[in-house]
Amino acid sequence: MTSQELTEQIFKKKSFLCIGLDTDLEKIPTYLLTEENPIFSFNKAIIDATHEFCVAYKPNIAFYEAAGEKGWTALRKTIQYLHEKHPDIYTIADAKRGDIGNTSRMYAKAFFEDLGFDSITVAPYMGKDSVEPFLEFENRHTILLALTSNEGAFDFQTLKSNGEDIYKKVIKTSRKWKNSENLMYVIGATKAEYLQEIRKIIPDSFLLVPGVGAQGGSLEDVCKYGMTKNVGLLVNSSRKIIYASQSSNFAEIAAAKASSIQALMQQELEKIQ
Ligand SMILES: O=C(O)c1cc(=O)[nH]c(=O)n1[C@@H]1O[C@H](COP(=O)(O)O)[C@@H](O)[C@H]1O
Repeated sequence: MTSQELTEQIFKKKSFLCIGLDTDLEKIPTYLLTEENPIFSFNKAIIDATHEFCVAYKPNIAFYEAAGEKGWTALRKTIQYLHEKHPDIYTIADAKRGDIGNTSRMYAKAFFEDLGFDSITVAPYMGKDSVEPFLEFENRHTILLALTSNEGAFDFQTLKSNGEDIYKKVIKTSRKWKNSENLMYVIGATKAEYLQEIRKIIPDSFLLVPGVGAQGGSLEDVCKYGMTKNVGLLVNSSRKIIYASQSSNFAEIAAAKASSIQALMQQELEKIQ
């Protein structure tokens, strides 16, 4: 999916919500554990109930890898289900990869070609040749970690290098890489006030903004400082939506939670139209 198609979906559905499928066998309703593939059964129920309120799903790959072979099968079944039932929904493999070029090429093939995700999160630490293999794929996005939502973001990302914050250097330098038009950036919702400065460097780029909900980031502040006339935001929430309830009507409750976030997003979108 292109950025323009994603923007069209956002205006059509009046939502820039990304639902994080951080599916943890210890947190899903216990009655699902008797299913052949509990992780997929949970995801399918969540997708069926919430798809009208969001424009993207983001499975975090760690949760699937931790469940071994069944986890990887669940990931494949989930992405296939999305492709078949909801081809207009944008998909993000939250894998946070990045290695020497020869290895990054294989990560890119795994997530873009084999699994068919629209995008993948990538760490910038190893630099240009570790990211460019992902950027080669047409109509696929590489979502580079810039300023993350966690406390540890202050360990390195906000340190100065020649007077400039390292996360800003990451953004500026990455813009010079080949096929940089395929880049998006991760900015944590817990750091919303930084978005004003960030928008001066990348006024038009799409940003993946995780950290509302369980991590306490404010949707209102993210929109205030980060929204562009084309929106330019995908705001992710995982646990607050998918684990809103542990009961047999968990999917319904998740849908109610997603719907309430979508309603707030609709209000924000009305401000720019
Ligand atoms: O790349 C990410 O998605 C990400 C970056 C970041 O800075 N912070 C962050 O929380 N995430 C991911 O976003 C999701 C947030 O989950 P909740 O806190 O449950 O909404 C998790 O899958 C995190 O791994």
